[in-house]
Amino acid sequence: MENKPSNNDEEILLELRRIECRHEDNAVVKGLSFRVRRGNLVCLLGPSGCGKTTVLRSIAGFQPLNAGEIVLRGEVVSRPGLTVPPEQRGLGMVFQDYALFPHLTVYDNIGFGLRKLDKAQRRHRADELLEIVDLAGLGARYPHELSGGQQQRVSLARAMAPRPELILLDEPFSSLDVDLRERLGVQMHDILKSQGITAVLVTHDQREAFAMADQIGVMRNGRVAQWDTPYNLYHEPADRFVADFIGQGRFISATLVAPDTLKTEVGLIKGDRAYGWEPGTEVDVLLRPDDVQPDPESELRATVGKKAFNGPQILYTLRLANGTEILGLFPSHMDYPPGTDVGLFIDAQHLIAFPRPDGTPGTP
Ligand SMILES: Nc1ncnc2c1ncn2[C@@H]1O[C@H](COP(=O)(O)OP(=O)(O)OP(=O)(O)O)[C@@H](O)[C@H]1O
Repeated sequence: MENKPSNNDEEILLELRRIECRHEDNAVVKGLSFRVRRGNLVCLLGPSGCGKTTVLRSIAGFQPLNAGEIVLRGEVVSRPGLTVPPEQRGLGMVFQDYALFPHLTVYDNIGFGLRKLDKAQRRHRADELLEIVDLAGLGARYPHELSGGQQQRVSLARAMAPRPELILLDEPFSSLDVDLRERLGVQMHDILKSQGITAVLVTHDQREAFAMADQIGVMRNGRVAQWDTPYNLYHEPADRFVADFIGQGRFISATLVAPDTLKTEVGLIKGDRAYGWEPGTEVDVLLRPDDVQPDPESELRATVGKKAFNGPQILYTLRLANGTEILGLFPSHMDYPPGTDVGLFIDAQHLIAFPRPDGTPGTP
């Protein structure tokens, strides 16, 4: 039967098959598909309004489908005309605003979904979870007596309490400051992995996504633009949108002079792969900040524009002689004021290039 998993698919816990969601007449999720293996942490990442939350709500059972289906543990839980209610899906959820009950202690917040257990069992499970999320001893506190990061770990403990196989996280760290976000992302990743829990995370923050996810679906306008590992999204973006959205960098113009060599505004660059375009094809090449290294002796010169200090490194905006701006990541002892003339060495092997829309047409 179509909806039953084949033997090969037993590892698939969740599958979205060409789902479509509308808000009034507006299709905000359009033919979106992906599969999540048991134990994997996946993330939907994309700019505000691209439909991430709508997808998560459809998995949770809060958002009906206009087309397609959602299969959970081999059973169809959503299709047009059928939406199995959230409480029957056996999922845990963690939201952006913690959503802890302010008038309940940490113990009672965690125990909230464990009403089938008696008081002693609830306390035992809550202690176990507080240990896992590294908050042992704080069970008697109220949410306002905890930091934001601690509250979010209580939310995770509460979501994990009934032992769900799948946890959904909606922008779980967005109200925390940037450093804490990344740290908590790594902690949550480790906790979920150690417990063998599968999770779907939604965020617009790529650092959060990179810290937590095994696979990331980059969303644009209700569709997945690329579904891949964080490494591949960064190094092998499928299109210009993904290349722009993931990581930092600037496009510079270039001409393909050999299958693996580009003549660029910063000299000849030889990459580690061959392109299938015709020689002479005009392309745009993405230069990441770590491709641009300082070299005082170099003939390639630039003028320091803006700078952003981030501890061990400084991110410089560098203006080339022809006015093109690129980014360079220098060790932080190379501290130059704006206006300084610096020499550059381009150390790029992974060349990400896209034919220029108005350039010679080519087939990648
Ligand atoms: N209840 C609703 N009624 C009408 N339109 C809605 C509703 N909820 C969301 N939308 C619209 O659907 C689109 C997708 O919204 P969604 O919340 O899924 O995006 P998102 O990617 O999660 O954005 P954000 O990162 O800002 O939360 C947006 O254009 C939004 O305005």
